[in-house]
Amino acid sequence: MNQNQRRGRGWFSNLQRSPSGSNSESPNQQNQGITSISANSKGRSSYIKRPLKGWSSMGVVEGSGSRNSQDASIVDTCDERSRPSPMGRSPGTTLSNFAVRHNVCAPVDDTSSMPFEVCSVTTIGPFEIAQDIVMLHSSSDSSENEITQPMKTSPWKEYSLNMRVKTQTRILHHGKLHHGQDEVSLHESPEHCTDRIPQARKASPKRESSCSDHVVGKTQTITTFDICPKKHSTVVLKRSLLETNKEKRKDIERSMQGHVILRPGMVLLRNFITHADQINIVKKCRELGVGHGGFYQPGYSDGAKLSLQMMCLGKSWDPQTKSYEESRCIDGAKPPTIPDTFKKLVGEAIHASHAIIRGSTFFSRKSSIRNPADAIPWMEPDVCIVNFYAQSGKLGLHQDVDESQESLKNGLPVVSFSIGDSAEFLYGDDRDADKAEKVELKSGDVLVFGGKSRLIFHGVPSIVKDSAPRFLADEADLRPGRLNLTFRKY
Ligand SMILES: O=C(O)CCC(=O)C(=O)O
Ligand SMILES: [Fe+2]
Repeated sequence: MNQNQRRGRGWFSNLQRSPSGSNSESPNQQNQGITSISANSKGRSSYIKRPLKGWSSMGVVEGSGSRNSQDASIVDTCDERSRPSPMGRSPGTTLSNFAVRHNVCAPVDDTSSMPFEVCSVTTIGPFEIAQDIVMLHSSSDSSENEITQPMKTSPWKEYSLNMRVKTQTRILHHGKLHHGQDEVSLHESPEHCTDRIPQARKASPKRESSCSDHVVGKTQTITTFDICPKKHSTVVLKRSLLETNKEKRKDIERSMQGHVILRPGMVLLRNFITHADQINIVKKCRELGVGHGGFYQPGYSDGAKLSLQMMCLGKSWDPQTKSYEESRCIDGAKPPTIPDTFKKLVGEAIHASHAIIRGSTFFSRKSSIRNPADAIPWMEPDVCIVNFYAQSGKLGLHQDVDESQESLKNGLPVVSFSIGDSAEFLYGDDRDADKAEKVELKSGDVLVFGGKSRLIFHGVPSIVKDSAPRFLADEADLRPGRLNLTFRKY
């Protein structure tokens, strides 16, 4: 895996939804010369074959990372934090015309001076997005591989729009669409595009290398997010004994389901965190979360936001720079330290995962693993990223690769606590939601992934609404949603 492929948790952001939910297309955007989109034999990528007549590539590459390899376009999408393009924030736009805008909407006199040789649209997973583009650009020059029908009906669509500049592929945009509900709207008319030409022709911005470059002396005032807002009503309805017992029974059943080795180096400890500890964690996160360096909605310098609230403990991780810093880029706040009680639980979880491995078939005489710590090395965290997902929150498939080379090389595990509503959790070797395994992470579960699984792709496509155990709302005021803490060693 090269350096470029190893950078950063890639996140999906919410894309703007069109108010009408329709793909509006202005007449002069139809049939403008993108002739076909085809899939390669693996069905993973599709290409826009020629630029539009009279219009040339604009090369709007804001927020994209340049790549050294032409092949990088598919694989590397994973380590770009996906973000809506600046286009995504223009009202009344459609996805299809996003492609138009990026690839073909700037008028030029001399097409031979076009800086871009090829444009591609990479779809990861289902092809509906490519089909959308085909539909909207009404292909005339169809190839046999042309995508005319959605191949899958999976609810998720992921895509990247890439532009190849000489030998480099730039990712213009990466995103994820929710089929049926979220109509993405990224259309912008060519007239608008021309306004952007001078800016678009500037050299592509370099990724900021450090927080100080990124902030350039400016700080923002951050409004912290309260994960446990006080209830409006002072009347607290007591739960019936029946309901309480039902929850306890469910809890016992769950703990009896036991712990699972999901794959070598990856252990799920079901219901590992006691109710009392869950409540303490929520309360502590709430206390830290409303203070300096507390929860905020992270994002990028272009204004795009992640679909969650985040607080860092120990060191501050920044989505824009994809690096850990001693203080937070946006406001200079020093992250709170990781409470000792949290660290103790992390240690217990790693011990428990060793016990599971020791007793498992993975750890047999035939196995090359002689010591469970070879499968999941010991780790004392100095960083914790605390995420709070509202019920609509999500996080795209990504790898956690911003920790030190030492930490990654040794496969020091990520230890992840889940509290509150359950999450659908995807994991696998590729950044491909269709190929990924799925497991539901419930309140109290701890997931440990290290060793051979340290660099798995993982993500949270959705939160299971109203699945949190009642005691969290009753006794800790946790709002609907999911609290997740991932501990790492930088
Ligand atoms: O919420 C989760 O379970 C995963 C969080 C995660 O992958 C991350 O914060 O890097
Ligand atoms: Fe992660």
